[in-house]
Amino acid sequence: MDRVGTISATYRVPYHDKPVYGVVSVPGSKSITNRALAIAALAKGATRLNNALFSDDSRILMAALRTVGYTVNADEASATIDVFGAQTEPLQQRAEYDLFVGNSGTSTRFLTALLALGKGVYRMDGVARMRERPLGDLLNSLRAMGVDVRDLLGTGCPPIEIRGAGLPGGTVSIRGDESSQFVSALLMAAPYAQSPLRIEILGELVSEPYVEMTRSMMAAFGVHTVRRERILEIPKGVYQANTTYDIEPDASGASYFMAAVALCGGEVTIRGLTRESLQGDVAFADVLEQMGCTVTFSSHGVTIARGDEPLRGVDVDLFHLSDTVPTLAAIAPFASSAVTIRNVANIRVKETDRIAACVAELRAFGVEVEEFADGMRISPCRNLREGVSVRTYDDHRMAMAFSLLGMRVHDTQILDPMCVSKTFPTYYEHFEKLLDLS
Ligand SMILES: O=C(O)C1=C[C@@H](OP(=O)(O)O)[C@@H](O)[C@H](O)C1
Ligand SMILES: C=C(OP(=O)(O)O)C(=O)O
Repeated sequence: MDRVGTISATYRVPYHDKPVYGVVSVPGSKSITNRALAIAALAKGATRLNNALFSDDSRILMAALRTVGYTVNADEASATIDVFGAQTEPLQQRAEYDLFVGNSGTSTRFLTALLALGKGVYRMDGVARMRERPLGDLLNSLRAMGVDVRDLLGTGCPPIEIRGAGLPGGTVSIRGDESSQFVSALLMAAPYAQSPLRIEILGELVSEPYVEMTRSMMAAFGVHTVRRERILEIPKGVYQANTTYDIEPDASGASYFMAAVALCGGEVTIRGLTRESLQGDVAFADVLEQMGCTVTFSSHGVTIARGDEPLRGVDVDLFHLSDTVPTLAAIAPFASSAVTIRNVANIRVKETDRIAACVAELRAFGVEVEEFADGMRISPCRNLREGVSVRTYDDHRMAMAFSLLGMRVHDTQILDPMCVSKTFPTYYEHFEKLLDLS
């Protein structure tokens, strides 16, 4: 078996048909770490982030904040980051900056609004896939306010250039169905606008719990927003730095270990992930409960268990927790009836087209899958093809999700396995530790 550290081109998934048992501590949430970095930089005073995530996505945001003049000291060994909040002061430099955002949606969207607060010229570009991921609605809202921001290829995607002159504020409208990150980005920058900002969300708001996460975190730093359905009002204000801010374990990362129990049986506790979590993806536990698992939340974490009872199929709308789609898709063939995943059209513009990718890789195992514009229906399959090399499309969630399926199908290999470094560089260590303990 290829071990972590030696894996490069492929990862041979250990075959495992016994129940899994253990307590898993997953790293800090990507979404909370990146919000905390942005808000703490704009705050007055220093903040220590505890249990911060160290991965490509958080490193990209840290590097960008440093480039524009913020002091961010990170210590990976203790999972802490010290952010010296300087409000918008570093952004008042009239210099030019080139920023690289990789394929980090949160970094790209959050920085776009944050840098509009400055006085510099900021150019931002990412990898080829980031040049296909939408940003146009956010750019349009900023332009409507009077911000000089250009999509340099005219595609509504990076690369972009912001000629900063401050954020005017006022009323803006923005589509809610493409990415909630646009709304979160405007929210976090808004207290420093010249006039109070009022955001009107047009259409349905996808991934809504992430917007509530943003509002809760802003409130933790002293800025209280008002929401009336589709209207958000943000007063002018200054974030007050906390001395420390504790980051929750990553619920999307935890979904793989929860799903391992659904697949194999056994009992696994995810330490520190409670019902009160800021992360909507904690509701993935409820999906597994519908499929026949037992779910118990306590103040210590969430425990997922499954005994002899069969894993049932399910018909679910994952509009608000769509990062868990690959996780569910990968265990779906083992359910006793079909699994239908609905209302997730926006996952076609994530790290890859996740609907097409899940459908293609499940079919490579011989699974019958019906593809919809906004989801898929996966039939049970008792004879999955062995020896499959799973393509991961430079998408961390494809690699992590299909490692689950590989536990139950001999000789499964994951191609380009280290794409997990986007959000979970130590994934295979955690995965193998769970299997070793079981
Ligand atoms: O705000 C956030 O932290 C996120 C919002 C979601 O994106 P969309 O709002 O684009 O669905 C999610 O998929 C992403 O991983 C993180
Ligand atoms: C979609 C994701 O990330 P982002 O949009 O932040 O790149 C993800 O982590 O699954």
